[in-house]
Amino acid sequence: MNVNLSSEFKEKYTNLLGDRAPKLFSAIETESENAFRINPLKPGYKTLTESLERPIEYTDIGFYGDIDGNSIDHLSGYIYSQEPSAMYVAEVLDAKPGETVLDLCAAPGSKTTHIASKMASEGLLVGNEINYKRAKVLSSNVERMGIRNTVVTNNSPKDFEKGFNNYFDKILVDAPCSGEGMFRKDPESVKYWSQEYVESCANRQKHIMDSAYKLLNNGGTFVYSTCTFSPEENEENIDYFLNKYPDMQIVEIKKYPGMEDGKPEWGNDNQNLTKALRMFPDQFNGEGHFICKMQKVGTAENTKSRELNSGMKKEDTQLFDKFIKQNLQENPYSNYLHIADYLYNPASLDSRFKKLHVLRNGLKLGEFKKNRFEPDIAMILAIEPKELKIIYDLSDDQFGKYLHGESVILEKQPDFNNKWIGLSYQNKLFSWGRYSNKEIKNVYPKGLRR
Ligand SMILES: C[S@@+](CC[C@H](N)C(=O)[O-])C[C@H]1O[C@@H](n2cnc3c(N)ncnc32)[C@H](O)[C@@H]1O
Repeated sequence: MNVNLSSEFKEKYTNLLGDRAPKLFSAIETESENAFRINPLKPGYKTLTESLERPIEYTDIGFYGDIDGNSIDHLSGYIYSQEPSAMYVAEVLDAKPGETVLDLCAAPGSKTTHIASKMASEGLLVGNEINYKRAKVLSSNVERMGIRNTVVTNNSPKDFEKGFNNYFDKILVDAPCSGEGMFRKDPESVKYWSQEYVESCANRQKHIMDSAYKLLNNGGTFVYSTCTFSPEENEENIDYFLNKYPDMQIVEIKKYPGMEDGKPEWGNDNQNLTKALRMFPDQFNGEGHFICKMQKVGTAENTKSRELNSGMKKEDTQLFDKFIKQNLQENPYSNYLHIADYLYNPASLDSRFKKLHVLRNGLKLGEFKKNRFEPDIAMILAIEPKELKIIYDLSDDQFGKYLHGESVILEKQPDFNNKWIGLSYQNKLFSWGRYSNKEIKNVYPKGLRR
């Protein structure tokens, strides 16, 4: 592999690492190892085509190996591609079912989807991304993985300060950074590197951390991570933060073989930094990462409130009830949120979200059209097969054609009274199909077709 590290970069890390620096530079030149996570939110989640023979030691749901982005396992949200080091971040945050969690810099959603799989659809997870295009990718990954308890927002961290102070039990800031730890995965990014860029990233990170501090409840946990080596964006920033907020304390992170302590000598000699964690690719089978876990002292304040007005009109309730009666065994949803023509099973009914730019609040159930309700793909990706009245499992040929956008012609007239049927391939639900007159009409979203 050819990663053109600049002489300025090499000089900086030779000064910082001494004899070790050449080992780091040659590790950056080697191929990185791919990995993926499996998704416990899906039924039968370990029944996969991918081999689970090489588990990653520090997570129950991570495995080394390659995946195919066009496979049913990927399209139906059973797997998520993620490099191994990054998988430790959500494990360190350790979100639990029922907690209120914020992932402040969340796109494309590797950590959000990992956190959600630890919360088992209970509690509230807010995945926020400042960049609109990236927030849409985050939202589609949340959808693909069948996550129900997540609000996806597209805001700056500061926007949350108008209403969400002391709101969250756990916050992750997986900060925008100079990306030095990803050079071998993305050799193009080397071109943007300069010491000025590192310093501008460090400055931006301080602002994001200031917001995170305000949003964190007393007693809450804050995890800060980057995929860069630079002291400025890691130990120095943590030292700055701990000095500014004396009620924040570093918590020791368990280290597995190849993981190293944070470096006090890179952070104004603050000895607590040994409790933080570093992963360097010359020692660890993954990309370069830094993780620090902190806790705010004090007793949690109750800052939650609810507004239970779903906004559903009587006619729409009737249309939705009709859809449920025809197509589902029973109604699994108890809360609703009606926005424009769309119906959601919301992750939160807290009115404070009205002040934010919300892309998705919980599970998008579908859309009201003239005299009918049309279910959304998000609903099928989050449903259990036993909840549906009819499922049709496609053959290899039918699956290929359906992904292309073609309808499925059935040989015999099946006994389907239902218009909407769950479509699966290899027994994994991945889309709705609309049945009419011996044909399953293609309703696979255009943006997902291949
Ligand atoms: C390292 S990436 C996050 C990766 C993500 N956590 C994941 O695991 O998929 C950092 C994100 O921060 C966003 N970002 C950039 N500037 C920001 C700012 N000023 N405040 C908050 N987020 C910002 C970037 O758009 C980017 O998506």
